[in-house]
Parts: sequence; structure tokens; C-alpha cells
Amino acid sequence: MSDTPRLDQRPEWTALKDHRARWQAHLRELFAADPERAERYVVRVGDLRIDFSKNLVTDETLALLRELAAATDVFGLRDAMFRGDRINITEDRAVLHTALRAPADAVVEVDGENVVPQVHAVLGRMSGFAERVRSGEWTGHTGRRIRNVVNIGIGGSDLGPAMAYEALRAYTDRSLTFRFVSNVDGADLHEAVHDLDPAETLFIVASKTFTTIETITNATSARTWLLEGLGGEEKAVAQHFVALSTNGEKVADFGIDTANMFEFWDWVGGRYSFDSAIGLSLMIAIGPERFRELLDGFRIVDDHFRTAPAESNAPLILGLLGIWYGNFFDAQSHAVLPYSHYLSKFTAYLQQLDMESNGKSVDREGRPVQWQTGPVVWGTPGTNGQHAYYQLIHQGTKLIPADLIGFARPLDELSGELKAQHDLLMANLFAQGQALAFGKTAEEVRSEGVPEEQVAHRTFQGNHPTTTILSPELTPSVLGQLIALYEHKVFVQGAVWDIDSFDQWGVELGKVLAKRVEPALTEGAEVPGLDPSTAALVAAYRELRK
Ligand SMILES: O=P(O)(O)OC[C@H]1O[C@H](O)[C@H](O)[C@@H](O)[C@@H]1O
Repeated sequence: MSDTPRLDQRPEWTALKDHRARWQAHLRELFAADPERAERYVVRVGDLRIDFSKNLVTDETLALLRELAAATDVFGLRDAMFRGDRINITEDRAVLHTALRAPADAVVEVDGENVVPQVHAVLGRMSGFAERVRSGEWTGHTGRRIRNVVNIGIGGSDLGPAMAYEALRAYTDRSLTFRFVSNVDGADLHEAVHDLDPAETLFIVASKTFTTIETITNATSARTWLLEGLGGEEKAVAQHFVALSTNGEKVADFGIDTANMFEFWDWVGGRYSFDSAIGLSLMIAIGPERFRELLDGFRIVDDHFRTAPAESNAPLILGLLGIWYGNFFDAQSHAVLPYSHYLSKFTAYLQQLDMESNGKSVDREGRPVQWQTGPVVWGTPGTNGQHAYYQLIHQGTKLIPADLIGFARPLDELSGELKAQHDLLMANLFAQGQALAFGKTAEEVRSEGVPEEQVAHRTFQGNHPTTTILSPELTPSVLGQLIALYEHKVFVQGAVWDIDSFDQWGVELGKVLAKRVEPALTEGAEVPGLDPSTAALVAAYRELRK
């Protein structure tokens, strides 16, 4: 057992608890006392302007939070990550997604070997392949050019490319169709391919382990669909299937030539893998040059996180704000609300990044934690949310800190009236931040002549914290910056909470049990060891499907 003090027994933690116990100020008062905070509580990184002035913090709060970060050696663990130390303890692995976007001349060693040349070699192969598909040089088995790209993967092998494809749609080659299949529900693959011509379809099978049952099942069904459509010639597979994986052996077992495999490495976690070979579908969509811009965006934030002092270190500040709410205000969730249609899948992507990383309840030593860890992350594009669940954020009983993400310019694609709608979109973002922070007092409601019996219902308490992330335009680089910002925020929180943010044992049990239950459904066999509730459900299922 190590002698690392328990987080909640550290004096820095106690100091924050005391600070919280004394906390009374409303955001209205904080701004009245210090209007300058609107300018002072802003950090800039790359193209991101991050305004955290509407948070329930003062200079004292921020100083106490930074002291907690120093005591828990967040920057020490950060340096260990960038250096390639095996900070994923339970899997005994380095955590080096930052090497995926390192410049070609950087040196990052794993077991004494510089991994950067391998990274750039794979990027080079991906670029060559992407160009061949985009130009029509890579053809299908019948000689027709590829018009459709279907990525089959799940979790980290799906969410990143699917999210980024949506986000960067304006930069994509519109003559190609892209689909993303993840669900083992046959409906997903069916809907993705039913209107496609197999002769023009390329499947990208994306799986770090190449053992994930959903992906292997869908890939097998996709192969059947392809072969049926192309007259059953096995050798057609080579032109229509490529693999993205760390596991060459399994790729070969599946029947994909490893010459058509794009590799990554066990030091890239699934949820951190989308800027590895896992991004191939996106690279085909936007082209290698744009993909490199995306990587540059990641790198801008990596460099900032590595070098900026604590006072202006954006991921550190965002991580600490989350700790302040989760551990000292009992906030259970965190909303991420993009005011951009293109970011419609952004929060779903962050759910895996954040909740799979920090949904842990034992510390690095395996001791049960005595403090809250990762929040429930949720949200959809803001304007739509306003007409659905914002009511609860404004007037419900829960504290829900939120990030509002917006862009100064709409993309060039939009013209005329559609372009002009952008101001209305952004007016909504600004108005929500304002209403959430400052609310509307009973006096203000009364002064509008509202009948007394309605005053309470129409009063907005305000004091709901938001952080506004504003940038000029949603470019590939800006998307990379945003993702890296959240990656490192999640890192900061895991470091303070003293948990392993890089394993995911919590997803294993369900997988094992599903394998055990399946025979009972398909063969009607008795499955020993089913609990009474599950056994009754299985019996009802069998009865209903007759
Ligand atoms: O890429 P794969 O090996 O197929 O894994 C896909 C996903 O499934 C697993 O269950 C993990 O929970 C995820 O972290 C991973 O991204």
C-alpha cells in the first residue's frame, strides 16, 4: 500500500470544503462586485476563447482549486503521460494519443523505441489510400470506382469518425456517400446498405482489438451482402474491405489481407483513437490535407496543456471547475450544448471520452473512493434543447453546469438567408448564458404586471454556471482543438480523483453475460446460473417471439 494521502484527507480538499461552506454569492453579486471578471476570466488557446466568468468562482476559489491540482501533482502525471510512462496502471500501458499528432521530428519513446516515425508512416499510407479512393483510382472488384464508404465499428472505433464526419461535412467530398454502422441490431447495417450498390461500396472495419462481437458480426454480414451482390467471388473481398486495428492476426483470421490493414498501437486507447488509423473514413471524406489540419489543431492544445502555467491552462481550469461542482456542490451531471448543427454528435462522442474514462469508483491503488468521480455528460445542440430540457436547467432543482459552444461565422457553404440565420442562432446562445446566470428576480417579474399568484412560477433564480467556448469558425483545426481540450480536461479530473482514466473494466461484465445468455435465446437451451428475474425475461421473450 502506498502512503499517498486520501484525496478527501488532504488539507487542500478541506480548504475547498470550508470555502464551499462559506459560499453564498450569487453571480449577480459577483459581477456587481467585479465587472472586470468578464475579461479576466477568459483563457485563450489556439482559436478558442473560453469564457468561464459565469462560473461560481472567485479568485480565491480558483487559487484553492489550483492548490488541489498542485497537491495531487496533475502536472507531474501530465508529464508522465506525454513522456510515455505506463500511466494506464491496470492494463500496464502507456497513454500516448498525443504522439498521434506529434510533428514528424518529435521523439516519443515507448520501451526505448521512438514511435513517431511509425505514426507518420501509417499517416502516409492512409493518405495514399484516401487519395486513391477519392480520385477513383482504387476501384471495386468489377472495376467501378468507389462511391460509398461504410465504417463498421463501435465505441471508440465509431463515435469519433461519425462525429467528425458530421462536424466537417462542409469540407467533405459530396460525391461520396459515408455511413457509420455500429449497432449489432441488424437494422443498422440494413439501413446503411440497402440503397447502395455493392460494386461501388468500400467497407472499413474498424476495431482496435478486432474481437468486438458487434463489429465482427456486422462485418461478417457485410461480407455476405457484398458477395451476394457480386456473384459470390471470394476474391472480391480484397477490393472492398480494409481494416483498422492493432491486431494483425485477427484481421487475417477474418479474411482481410493485412496489406489492406492500417495499424495503430496498444498505447492508443479506443476513446482516444480517432486521430489514429481509426480516422481513415474521415480522411477519405475530407482529404489528407484537412486531416493534417485537424491533427495540427489537436497539437495546439497539447502544447498549451503541456506548457501553459496553471493560471491560464485551459484544460486545467475546465477540469477544476468540474471538480468544484461535482465534489463540492453535488452536481451530478455536466451538459455540453453546441450551438452548431454540425456538432450534433459532439456530446455523444464526449460521453464515451468522459464517462468511460472517469466512471470509476476505486482509486489507482484499488481502494474505494470516498468522493464523487466522473459526471453524467449529456446534451444536444442548444437551440433544440431550449425547447425541450432547458426548462429543468433554468427552474429545476438540480445544479447543471453547462458548456455553450458557438462560432462567430457560419460556414461559407451557407448563403443568403441561411447565412443570416447565424446571428439568431448565436443570439440564443448568448441569451441562454445570460438568463442562466442572472435569472429574473421576483421584483422584475412583478414590475411587468404579472399577477401575484404567478410571480413565483415566472421567477428565474439564475446562478446557473456556464462556460462559453467561442471560436471564429468550425474548421478541421478548431475541431481538433475542441476535442483535445476535452481530452485533457478529462485527464485533469482523473488525475485529481486519483483514478485510472484509461481502463474500462466496467464494460466487460455485460459482454461476458451476453455471450452466456445468447444460446438460451437462439437454441432454447437451458442456461445455468441465470438469476430468477433474467430467467423470467428470457422465458417471456421466447414465448413472445413464437
Ligand atoms: O475498437 P474495438 O476493440 O472494437 O473496441 C470498441 C469499443 O468497445 C469496448 O467495449 C470499449 O469499451 C471501448 O473503449 C471501445 O472503444
